[in-house]
Amino acid sequence: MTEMLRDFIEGARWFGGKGRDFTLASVRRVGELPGSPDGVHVTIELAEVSYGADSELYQLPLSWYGEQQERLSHALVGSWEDEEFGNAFVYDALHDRDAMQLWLHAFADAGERAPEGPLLFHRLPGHELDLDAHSTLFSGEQSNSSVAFGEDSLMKVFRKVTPGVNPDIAIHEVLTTAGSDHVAALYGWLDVVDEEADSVIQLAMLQQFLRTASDGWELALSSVRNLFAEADLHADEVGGDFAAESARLGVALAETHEVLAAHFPTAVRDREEMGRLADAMRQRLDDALEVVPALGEFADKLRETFDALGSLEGVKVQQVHGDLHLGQTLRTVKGWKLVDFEGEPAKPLADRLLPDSPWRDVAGMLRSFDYAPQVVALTAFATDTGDVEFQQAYRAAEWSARNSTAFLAAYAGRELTPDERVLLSAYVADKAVYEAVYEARNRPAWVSIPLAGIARLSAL
Ligand SMILES: Nc1ncnc2c1ncn2[C@@H]1O[C@H](COP(=O)(O)OP(=O)(O)O)[C@@H](O)[C@H]1O
Ligand SMILES: O=P(O)(O)O[C@H]1O[C@H](CO)[C@@H](O[C@H]2O[C@H](CO)[C@@H](O)[C@H](O)[C@H]2O)[C@H](O)[C@H]1O
Repeated sequence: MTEMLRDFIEGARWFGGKGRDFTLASVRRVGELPGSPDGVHVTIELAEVSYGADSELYQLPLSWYGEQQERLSHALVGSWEDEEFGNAFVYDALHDRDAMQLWLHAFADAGERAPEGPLLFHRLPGHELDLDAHSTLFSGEQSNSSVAFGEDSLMKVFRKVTPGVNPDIAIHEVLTTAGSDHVAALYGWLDVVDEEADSVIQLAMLQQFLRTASDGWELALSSVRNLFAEADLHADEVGGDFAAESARLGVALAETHEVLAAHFPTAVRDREEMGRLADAMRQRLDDALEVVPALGEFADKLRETFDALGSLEGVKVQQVHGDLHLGQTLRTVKGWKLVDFEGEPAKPLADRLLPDSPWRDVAGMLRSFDYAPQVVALTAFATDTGDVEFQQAYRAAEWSARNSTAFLAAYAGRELTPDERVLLSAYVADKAVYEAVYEARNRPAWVSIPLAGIARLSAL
């Protein structure tokens, strides 16, 4: 059994430990969905993956059947003898429409009858779920698993889970209750009281399915392709100009920050705290230099940027998105929506709900406006030396400047103060350093994108 579950975890696209040696230290059943027909069980198990020094907890929703299920052959985890259920064929429940119906009904019944067992389904009022909708598992490259129920609702099942509050749920709840236009409304969420961890673990959230959504990153790439197709025209002259969308994104982020500031704790950072933040950025740079030695050329200039940050005081902090880029935005007929408020994946969950500077989110978007044209240029117009041809490099810089300016002007609605400029530059630099490491590890052909961005910052 352990072997089969281990293989299943290792092969899953949401598994974050790919390439690392691991053992499956334990698997514990934390709950069973109510309402299964006789002889069928839908459970949630938590698997502890151990890497020796550290470990991670992964959520596995499983369907258990006495008989083999032809319709689920693509989702078979294995077949073994279970202490509670006897001999069973075990399937990944997220592929199982019958199992997903149980989840949907459990959300619909939340609050209407007393919870059975340790699984606690919660609902927010205001939307009647379509209980006839069929489930479809999203197939994208995701760190969690998302299941759409027709075009009515979307359930995100968190795969790597940690005891305590999940920021994605907490932030969606606040923004939904406040009536924000810039997120998919939260319909409900699932908690489990895990005795072993002696804490609540948040397992899943159900939200509005954004039927008319287009991915912001893909839209930006299309706009850039349009520009490159018209070699003689400037960014403001081509049909696919994105600047008005960038400005709308700026407004959406400003309004989101405003609601978050009103509903989550805020604070003001003194000089000592800013010094510690600058130290952390300098440390990240030192670590990054080990992975990407090419950063060395810019290290002095980057340290100057972080020094300037360390000498600020009286800096306002609040709840932010934490990992914002164009890939976390969706354009619907009703405007832009921001998704995935889980925060920076590398940070422990508890830290992600701590107040932070809103300029971190602004910086994430500015880096993304730099990325989009570079990605198209690198893919379509790279020379033998790996550089981008002059004309396209020029156009790329123009697209980036035009959209960054439109976004920033709409976000702030005024000139930035000198302190805000220092903050923004430091967060942009820190994000680019993070990206250099991310690309070196995940997409080495793209490491030149953050490096070129850092070169431009250093030239200022
Ligand atoms: N409410 C929604 N309606 C429709 N599609 C959505 C919705 N929320 C997210 N998506 C799509 O699902 C993808 C994954 O969502 P995300 O929250 O980023 O998951 P993950 O945490 O696994 O990265 C997004 O890139 C987006 O395209
Ligand atoms: O998967 P996450 O959303 O947590 O984000 C990580 O992966 C992103 C790439 O998918 C990475 O973003 C970088 O590449 C984007 C283009 O693919 C670009 O828009 C971003 O500006 C750039 O930072 C992100 O940094 C990383 O945390």
